[in-house]
Amino acid sequence: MLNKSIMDGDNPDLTEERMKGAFDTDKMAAVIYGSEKFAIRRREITESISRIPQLADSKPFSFMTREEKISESCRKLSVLSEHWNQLIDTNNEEEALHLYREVLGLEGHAFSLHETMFIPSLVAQANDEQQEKWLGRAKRREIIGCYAQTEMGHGTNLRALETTATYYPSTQEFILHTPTETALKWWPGALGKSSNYAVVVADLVIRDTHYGAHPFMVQLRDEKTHNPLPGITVGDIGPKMAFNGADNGFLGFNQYKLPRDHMLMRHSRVEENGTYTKPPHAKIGYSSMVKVRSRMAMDQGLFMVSALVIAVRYSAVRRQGFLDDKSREVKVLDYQTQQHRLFPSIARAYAFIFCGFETIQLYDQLLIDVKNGDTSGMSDLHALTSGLKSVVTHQTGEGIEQARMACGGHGYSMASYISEIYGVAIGGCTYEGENMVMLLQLARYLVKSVELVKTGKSKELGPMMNYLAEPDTQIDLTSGPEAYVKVFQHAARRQVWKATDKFHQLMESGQSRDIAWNNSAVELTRASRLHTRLYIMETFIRRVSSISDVSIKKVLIDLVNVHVNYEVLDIGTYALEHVSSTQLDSIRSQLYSSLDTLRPNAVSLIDSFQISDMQLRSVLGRRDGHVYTNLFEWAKASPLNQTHVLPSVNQYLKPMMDKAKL
Ligand SMILES: CCCCC/C=C\C/C=C\C/C=C\C/C=C\CCCC(=O)SCCNC(=O)CCNC(=O)[C@H](O)C(C)(C)COP(=O)(O)OP(=O)(O)OC[C@H]1O[C@@H](n2cnc3c(N)ncnc32)[C@H](O)[C@@H]1OP(=O)(O)O
Ligand SMILES: Cc1cc2nc3c(=O)[nH]c(=O)nc-3n(C[C@H](O)[C@H](O)[C@H](O)COP(=O)(O)OP(=O)(O)OC[C@H]3O[C@@H](n4cnc5c(N)ncnc54)[C@H](O)[C@@H]3O)c2cc1C
Repeated sequence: MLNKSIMDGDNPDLTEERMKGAFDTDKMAAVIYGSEKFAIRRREITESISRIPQLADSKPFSFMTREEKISESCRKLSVLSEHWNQLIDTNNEEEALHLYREVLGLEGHAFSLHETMFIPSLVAQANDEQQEKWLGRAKRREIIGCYAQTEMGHGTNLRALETTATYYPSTQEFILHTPTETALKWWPGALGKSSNYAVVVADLVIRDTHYGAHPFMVQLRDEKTHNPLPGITVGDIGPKMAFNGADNGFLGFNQYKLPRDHMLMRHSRVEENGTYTKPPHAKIGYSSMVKVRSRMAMDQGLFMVSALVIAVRYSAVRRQGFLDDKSREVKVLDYQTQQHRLFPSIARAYAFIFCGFETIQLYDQLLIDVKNGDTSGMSDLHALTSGLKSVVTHQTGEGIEQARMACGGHGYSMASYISEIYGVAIGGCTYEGENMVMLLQLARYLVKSVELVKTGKSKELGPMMNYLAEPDTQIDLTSGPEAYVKVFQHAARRQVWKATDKFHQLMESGQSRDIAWNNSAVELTRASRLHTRLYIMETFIRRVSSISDVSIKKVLIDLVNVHVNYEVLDIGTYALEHVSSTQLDSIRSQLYSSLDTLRPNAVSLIDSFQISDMQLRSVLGRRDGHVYTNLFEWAKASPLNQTHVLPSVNQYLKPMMDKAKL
């Protein structure tokens, strides 16, 4: 069987789609997840979880209050703790994240930041002695940690953080203090109620000199009672747009004493006498952010996939209207508009995940290099991940919203669960660096690159930047996807140079650097987006070219064709400088025919992600495709339907109607 999701008793419309798939979904899963070994491990973990009934949701998540969600995820975490070692290799981060996604979903939980930022901060920032002391405890989950950096008044501008950590050589202690209301830590995930420790980022002060943001390991709560320690004010910041299973929190310090060895000292040090040693690279303390940003293409790709699994499956069973055959309504997936709405997002999701694997590996390599004293790769990865997190989160938001609309009315119901996926995913436009701000970080790097070219130093260009020095050439669009890469290179190069020239001209006209930068900022962010989209396209094509399995490669080339045609049309206004409007018309025709070519494989392409029903939490997107029965069952389970007459009817509506009758 090529599509491994086929099961007896499934909706025949979905089974028909799965029979049509021209490739083996297990083999595709191995490509998606980087190796056959990990794809198999994912399935094994999912299977083992399904054999532990206590790990199932005790009732549909959408009917739970916030308090119930938090309690439910804690209950499951305690069950998990009994099974951890038999379910996963605890040293394997990808296995751990898969387990979390399966059992706890995406609404957040007590360990949301423990694995993703707290432990990585200790790994990257704590010295060997400190790791000896805390890392084992954190990994064994004896303690729960989070990453407390953002303050009520400042998130983006880290240099303006107000929380101070002042060192006193006389006592060999730091005093952590929150001088104002705006200095309260605000937003850190799992801080409010769950964590008893935090990596706190504070402005290091020694003898009135401010050394800027540094990480500190801080105990927040008593390990026996879980009560906040004296000098600590901590709590939950309240409900959010989504992600409400997590207790994002606030935190204040009132002259809180911290021993000297609680500053994380792998890179910068404070000696007993107060002598400060600066780190080998000024931004090395930002590594936990780079770590998360390097994961975001993968994680956002998976958010988008979840919405697409729901929308594509639903579109294959939803019948509405007629095409040629007037005796039976068609699957809405047969409409060109529906395909145009969904298939380019499928292509992007594959592309994001392939990029994600690349950036995760780059971060792991950087960690090794930095440990060996080589910080030279930091700027490159910072620039790359800054652009990538911005483009990917924005396009994921767009893709999920299209998936919702593609499900018509039922997409708007929590039964689809798409609104929750959307709400969680778009948090990524803000967290780990607001998107515009991060695009401007990449722009700094692009401007510097142009300056290198202008001054004859092209040899010093970083990876991916050589195209900035190349001349425009004639583009032959019939030469395959590489030609589309050329279109993107031309468009990105032109925009990067244009924005840089504007910036330089404004400075030459007398504007200060900062004002000139601000007056060029929109053009600069456009340059960053084009550059990043070029990287995504190149990575996608490179990955697909490296595949040897013929049937897998064939369908992925179809997907690449959807991608390159769609992307070039999407940047039409920039491409027009290099491609004629007649050529754009022919790209349009190619896009429509590539949608048609992809159509028979659409369901298999999204099934290949092997996202379980448990993880998906969508009534509309379940593997069995029995949408209408499942929907009715779900609605009947609504708490409002547990009684025929609600108390509010007896209390208000009935007396009102009775009164009107008199
Ligand atoms: C991760 C999820 C995995 C789990 C998946 C499963 C399910 C997912 C479900 C839900 C998700 C669950 C959990 C995760 C949820 C949320 C986590 C969110 C956590 C946070 O949300 S946590 C706070 C993040 N908060 C920020 O993100 C603040 C942004 N703000 C900054 O980041 C800085 O403020 C900046 C950079 C804007 C300015 O900083 P600054 O003022 O100090 O910089 P400055 O202007 O002085 O210098 C500039 C020179 O530094 C270089 N430079 C800068 N940064 C560098 C770096 N990192 N490496 C190398 N070079 C760097 C530049 O390239 C330039 O270089 P040059 O000068 O050469 O151009
Ligand atoms: C779901 C979620 C989880 C989070 N988890 C954590 C966590 O675990 N730990 C933690 O420490 N923090 C966390 N945060 C906080 C998050 O990192 C910050 O909110 C984020 O970095 C953005 O900063 P800000 O809120 O200060 O936005 P602001 O910087 O105030 O952004 C407001 C507007 O100002 C613009 N702007 C700001 N500066 C510039 C500039 N220099 N140039 C141009 N425009 C600019 C932005 O583009 C934006 O349009 C979380 C946030 C969310 C939403």
